[in-house]
Amino acid sequence: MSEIENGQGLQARRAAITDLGDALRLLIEQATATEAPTADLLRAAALIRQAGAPLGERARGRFETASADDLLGGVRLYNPVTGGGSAFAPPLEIHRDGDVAVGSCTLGRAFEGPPSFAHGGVSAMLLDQMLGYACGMSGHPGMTVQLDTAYRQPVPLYTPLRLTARVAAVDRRVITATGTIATAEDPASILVRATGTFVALLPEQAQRLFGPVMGRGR
Ligand SMILES: CCCCCCCCCCCC(=O)SCCNC(=O)CCNC(=O)[C@H](O)C(C)(C)COP(=O)(O)OP(=O)(O)OC[C@H]1O[C@@H](n2cnc3c(N)ncnc32)[C@H](O)[C@@H]1OP(=O)(O)O
Repeated sequence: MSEIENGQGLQARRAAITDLGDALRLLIEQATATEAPTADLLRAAALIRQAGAPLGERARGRFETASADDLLGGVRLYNPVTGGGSAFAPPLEIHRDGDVAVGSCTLGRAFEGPPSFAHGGVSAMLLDQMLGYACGMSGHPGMTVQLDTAYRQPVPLYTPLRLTARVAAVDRRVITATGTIATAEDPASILVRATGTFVALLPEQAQRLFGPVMGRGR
């Protein structure tokens, strides 16, 4: 895309994508928590459809990566867990602390399962990302083949969370990683624990799964 041929254009586009993501996340929170009059809901729906229409005019296909992404460099702006451009992502922020991946996020109303607490699938999603990150960080990237989650206490909404993940074992192509979710305020009280098994892809597996994307990616 000519618009982002220079680095300045790329940075501006990434900032705009994150700005749009912020707006969408706010919209989702407002739309999920609202008790506004019914007429306001209908008015908002019409306005939102109108606002979104230009975005749909130039959309990428399934095997096309986003022009602002850098797949091999790990920039995935629309990742549904960490992506600043994803309306769906909390987003979860992850950084490295020695051998441990440490994540933080706060879940809003859209992630609700039991009233006032997070949906169990959301906790599993966050932990899958955390464990996958820990695998990549340790030099053993792989795809999840199994994820076991133990829900010890419910995960509260609107509460800063602290997540951790680390690689526990590497056996040839099979990597085992473990992770936790706690509140930032009480990190010692583990709410959810997970153990994941990841498999490093063989070249032919990578080609079969991602060949169409890598062939067209930037
Ligand atoms: C900083 C960076 C940030 C990077 C941040 C990135 C974060 C990403 C986090 C998200 C990760 C995801 O969600 S990934 C998306 C969800 N996962 C998927 O869609 C994967 C679907 N599964 C598959 O496509 C397939 O299973 C493959 C290609 C992964 C593997 O093929 P396969 O035929 O099943 O396995 P195969 O190669 O024969 O076997 C490999 C080895 O794995 C073992 N194995 C296979 N399944 C299991 C299992 N459930 N539990 C134990 N072990 C297993 C086999 O015994 C074998 O061991 P041995 O005989 O070799 O000892």
